[in-house]
Amino acid sequence: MEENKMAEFRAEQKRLLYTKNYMNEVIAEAKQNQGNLQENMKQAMGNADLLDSSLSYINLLTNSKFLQTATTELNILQRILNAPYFARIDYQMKDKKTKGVYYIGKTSLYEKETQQPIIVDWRSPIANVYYDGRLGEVSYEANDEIIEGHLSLKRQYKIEQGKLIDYQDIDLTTTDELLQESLAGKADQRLTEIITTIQAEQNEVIRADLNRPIIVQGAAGSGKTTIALHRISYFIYHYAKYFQPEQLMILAPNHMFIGYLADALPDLGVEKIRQTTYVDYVRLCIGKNIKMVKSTEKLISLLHHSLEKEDMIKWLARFKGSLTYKKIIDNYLKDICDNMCPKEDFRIEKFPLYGAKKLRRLFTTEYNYLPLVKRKEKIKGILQADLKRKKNIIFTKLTEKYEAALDRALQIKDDEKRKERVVYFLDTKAERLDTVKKEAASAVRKYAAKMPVDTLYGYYQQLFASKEEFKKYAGDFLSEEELDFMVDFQATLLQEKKVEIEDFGALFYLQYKIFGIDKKYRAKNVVIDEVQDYSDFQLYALKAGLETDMFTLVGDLAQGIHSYRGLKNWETLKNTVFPRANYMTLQKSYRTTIEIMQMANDVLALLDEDLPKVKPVVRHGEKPIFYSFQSQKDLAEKVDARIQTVQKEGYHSIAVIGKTEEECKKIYKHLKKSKNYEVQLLRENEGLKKGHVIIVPSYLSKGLEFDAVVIFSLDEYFRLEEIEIKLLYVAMTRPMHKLYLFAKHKKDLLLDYVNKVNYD
Ligand SMILES: Nc1ncnc2c1ncn2[C@@H]1O[C@H](COP(=O)(O)OP(=O)(O)OP(=O)(O)O)[C@@H](O)[C@H]1O
Repeated sequence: MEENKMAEFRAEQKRLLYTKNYMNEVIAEAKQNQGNLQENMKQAMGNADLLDSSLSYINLLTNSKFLQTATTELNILQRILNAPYFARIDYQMKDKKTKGVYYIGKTSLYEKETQQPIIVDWRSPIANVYYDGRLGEVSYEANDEIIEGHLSLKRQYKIEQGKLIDYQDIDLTTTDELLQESLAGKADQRLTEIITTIQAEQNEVIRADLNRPIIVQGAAGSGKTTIALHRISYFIYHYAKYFQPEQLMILAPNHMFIGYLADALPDLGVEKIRQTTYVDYVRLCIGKNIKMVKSTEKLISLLHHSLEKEDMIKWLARFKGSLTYKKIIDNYLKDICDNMCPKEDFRIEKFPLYGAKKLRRLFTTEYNYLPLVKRKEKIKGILQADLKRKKNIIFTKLTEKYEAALDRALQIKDDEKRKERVVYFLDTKAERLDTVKKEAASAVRKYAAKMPVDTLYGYYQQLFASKEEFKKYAGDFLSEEELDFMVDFQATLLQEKKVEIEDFGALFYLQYKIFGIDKKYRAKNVVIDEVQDYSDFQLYALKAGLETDMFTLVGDLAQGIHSYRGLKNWETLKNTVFPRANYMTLQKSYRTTIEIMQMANDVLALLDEDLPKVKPVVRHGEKPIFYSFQSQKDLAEKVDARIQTVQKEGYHSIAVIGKTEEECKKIYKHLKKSKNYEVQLLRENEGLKKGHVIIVPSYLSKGLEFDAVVIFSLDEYFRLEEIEIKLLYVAMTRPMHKLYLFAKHKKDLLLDYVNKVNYD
């Protein structure tokens, strides 16, 4: 090391030591505080039985809140002690005389006395300069103010086990070596967090206006999943006062993915967020007893071309996700509303208490911000209160009326007649009072019964009860043939007591409009990964039901393997569903090598849609290699040999991808006998087993990544059709380092269309 750098290195070592010592002091103090707080809580609990218990209770709450905060802070500090920061910037603000030196880490730490930052959080405004700024004049925004200044140094550190190993200064010419190093790592050594190497285009997405929704079209491996999670972390940092992490929600495509997310990002402070799949979430909201067809079933049938009327089935899947279907549901909702709406006066005995017109106005106008069933509850409440108030008045009125009549009767001269009238009035009075009493007890219940409510499933089934019925709502939008097909299809499905994922848009929407979405399930901010698999209607319904448009939507149309039911483009989302949204693109892929991306790009180009080519970050590797084989046994032996070689090279995260589960089972039969490694045949909703070679159908590999990937075609080849091209593209973009292709003929993997220079 040259002398200058030596001196600088020592200075940095000193700084690191100072930071660690300070952190240790803070940690010791925090532990002491934690102890005191626990002691206080014990005392408060002891006092809880005493007379001033409300005070003790408040004491208890305050202490427990402090304890929670102290514990979280302590945990973070302890976790980062081994690497308190990862970068430094030297930045001189325009109106300040001295240069500020800022060390950037996962959390912030201040010197108590001076309040000078020892570490600044990567999510703080000034840290933006590190991600966004080149050396020279740069500005950043804090509290709606633009702060201008000069960035003279950007330095990255390699700190391991609390020791400074190296540092590197970034200037205009250095390519980001740390990024290169991080991407070149193998899956088991790769940095799971990317805060050190977040790139400017990714930073823009993370920090884009937090008060607006965002839609991100990002290429395979562009960091969509990772960036979406960092955006939440950024959101939590800035809105910690207003939002609890529990009010945020991440919707992942399947359970396996949730495990994968949790593993990948332990330190972002996003663990408490609700993480679930779309299917699970919708079922939670609409009731779990509704059975559903497996969400991959249709895709598999389409791949096998085993469906009768395939075109119509695809049409219907798409139609059920459209906003036109929403219009039909809206028409239907009008009838449901009319049916539930009060029709008669509310009366007790002969007394009208509440006019039908007034009640109808309440139901349709005053309470129209509420779901129908909630409106009905409100009406019931009103009637109940009204009845309570007026019941005694009715009693008094009746009593007075009959007392007066009795008085008059008593004046009658004729004995016989007088007796008869008195008895008559006494009886009638008793009878009427009795009727009032009886009716009052059940009047509201009886009235409510005339505002009928079905189950969600019942309503949905009723929509397709007959073609005539459905035509009433859908006639303006569908041809006779389409109407016939839809009613037949839906009626059969619903008779089996099932629904498809394509129905979830309509069901969630109906649930929201009729019954409401339970408050405890209503997230305030939602992140959706793989959003290309959702339909416009599903997203519209989520937005409506959650009563917020604060969504972060990330996806890739090129990976839209469910495009028969998902998104074909972003237009409707951008223009109609989320008109306030920022739209951004991530074009660069960080996952894979240039060589692998070139081959994947050739496959992508086979699609009719005009999708932009993915730009890989400059990182070279071995070209993909094609192998042919003769028989199933031959294939298995060759793949087994490949796996072993790759493992010897030090790569331990390996996937074998076949088109469908059936294909995968065939190779699994052979590979599971291997004594050199364990294999897992991955099924929907299973988690990945660590250290296993994963055999996975192409459609389940989406979102995953591996060091090396083997794609094979044994009995099932990839056709030159949209979904199949996308499946192959998804499979090809899974590896970080190595890609091997096995087929009897090149054309089985569409390699006839791939430039020959792009593989060996
Ligand atoms: N700035 C970065 N620095 C280091 N690694 C990065 C960076 N951005 C992305 N990566 C890495 O690139 C890989 C791909 O990221 P991620 O899985 O988030 O991409 P994706 O866009 O969701 O991919 P796909 O659509 O194919 O599922 C991951 O290994 C991630 O850690």
